[in-house]
Amino acid sequence: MDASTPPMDSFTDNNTPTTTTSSMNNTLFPLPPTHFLSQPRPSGIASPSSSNRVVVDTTTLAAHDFDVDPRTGFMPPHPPIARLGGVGGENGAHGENGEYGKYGMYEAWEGILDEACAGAFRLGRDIGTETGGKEERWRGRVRELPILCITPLLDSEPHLRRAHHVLAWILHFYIHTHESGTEEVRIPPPITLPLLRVSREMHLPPLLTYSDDVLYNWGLNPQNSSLRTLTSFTSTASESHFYLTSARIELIGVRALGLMQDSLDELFVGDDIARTRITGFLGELAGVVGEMEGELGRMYGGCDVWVFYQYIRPWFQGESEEKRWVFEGIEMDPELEYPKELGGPSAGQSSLIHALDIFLGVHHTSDTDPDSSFLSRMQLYMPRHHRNFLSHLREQSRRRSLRAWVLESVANAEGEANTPLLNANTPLLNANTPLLNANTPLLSAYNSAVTALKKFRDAHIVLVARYIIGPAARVKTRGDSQSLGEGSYSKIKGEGEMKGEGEAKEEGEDEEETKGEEKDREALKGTGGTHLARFLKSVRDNTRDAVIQI
Ligand code: HEM
Repeated sequence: MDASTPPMDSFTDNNTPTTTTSSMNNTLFPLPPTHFLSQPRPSGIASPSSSNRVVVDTTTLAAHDFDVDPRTGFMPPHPPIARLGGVGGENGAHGENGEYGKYGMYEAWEGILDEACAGAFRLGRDIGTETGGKEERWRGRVRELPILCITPLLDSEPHLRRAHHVLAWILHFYIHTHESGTEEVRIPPPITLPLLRVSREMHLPPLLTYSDDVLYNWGLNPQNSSLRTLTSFTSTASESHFYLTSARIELIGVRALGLMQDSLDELFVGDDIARTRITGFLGELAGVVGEMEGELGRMYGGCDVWVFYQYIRPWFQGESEEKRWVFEGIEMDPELEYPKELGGPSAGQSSLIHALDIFLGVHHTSDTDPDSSFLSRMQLYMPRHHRNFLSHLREQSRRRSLRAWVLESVANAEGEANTPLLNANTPLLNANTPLLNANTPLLSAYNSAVTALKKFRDAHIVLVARYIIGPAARVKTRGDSQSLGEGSYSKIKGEGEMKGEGEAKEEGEDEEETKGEEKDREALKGTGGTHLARFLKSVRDNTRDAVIQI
């Protein structure tokens, strides 16, 4: 062991005081002065427009530098800002003393978003060539918005987040209410310029990401403090349930982050006591991932399959070959680059699942599979501090791999200790060696954690078969994908018939269901642009391959 290597010093910051307020923080939920978000905003780029040139100190690598909270993980510990101008919404109180006055001008964006959310807007597919409709009138108002300067936002990460959220939702409303028969959609300067500038500050692509629709898209119901969704395309219970299921999985995953941290701390010591402890942690981790799978299964109980496929999912679509996005006005700011990453939001951008892969030593990249780089590309869509967290975790795992250590420990336990041949890259470390004893508790615990993640992915594949592949096949055979018209839109407010949890399919059933239409299925793409069936199965198979076989 390299004694100079520090342990995974922390995902969490247990010494954080909890009382002091900061000028930019929510008065209901004061952030401590040492909290990451109370620090000067660590803009990683030299933005000439920023008055704040402070660069984050990453030498300590403490959790708050990564914006990972001990209680809420990758979700923020306090409800995200619900309104930039501080008027109305759950942040309404902030406007009263003028504290948020400098954000007042952004009411223009918030108002336009309110209109879209309340408007029961139809997709371009359903609007067709109709002229003068409510969506077209709204699009006209978007084009007439002033081009707002983003400077007041630059000192506050939470406000920049909200700005990205608001502008990205307006963008998707704008794009997807566009008539579908054309090859490009032109995004007007009042959206292009602030969105690209805010995105540059945030190091994020300029469109909806998982952080916009899950991590920073929630508030608390005043009656019972349960989670509720802030922004929605359809205002349906199905859409809200879709986002909140991911949010709840993130919250369950907080315990997984804690167990990973504890394991890595023990791995640094690596003695017999550590082995016993890590065995316990891995067993617990399997249980937590099992709970995440259970929550995934609850998707069926609140998100109607047809409403999702037909009315919710199309809003997520990123740029495609069929419809190019043209950012008008980008030439007005020579510092802006034309965006390259324009894939729609996907839970593939959840840092939690990436962290589990890295920790357990599950590898997804292959030279032959073009989709295999998808998951690493998805890290570009994560908040940059979470991306840094994953890089740090990867670096730690490179120095000391849990998987290699499990193999080494098992071999040592069999009396073959200390052989220099035993490193993770030697053929000896493949599971067929008789040195490995299936009954070794550490090995079983490791395998149970990997298997739990594989089962999570099995369940996810079934979900995708149910919510995308099935309805797509139905549309193809019955031709019922066509517009159901505005009258029918109102039907989705009633949500039609809900599928019960009990209808979730058993493991492997997806294989059966999707065998027939191999070709159509292959052509189906995820919102992130993958060939979804092939991609998801390869990711699942990579997980299965990490199980150490005897
Ligand atoms: C109706 C519900 C869901 C559908 C239809 C769905 C669909 C998809 C699709 C099509 C992909 C392929 C990547 C892409 O192109 O976007 C994907 C990836 C992914 N989804 Fe979902 N998803 C759903 C819910 C969830 C939830 C609740 C989670 C949990 C956080 C989740 C986690 C993931 C992950 C981690 C990936 C990346 C592949 C992997 O690591 O296995 N999904 N999803």
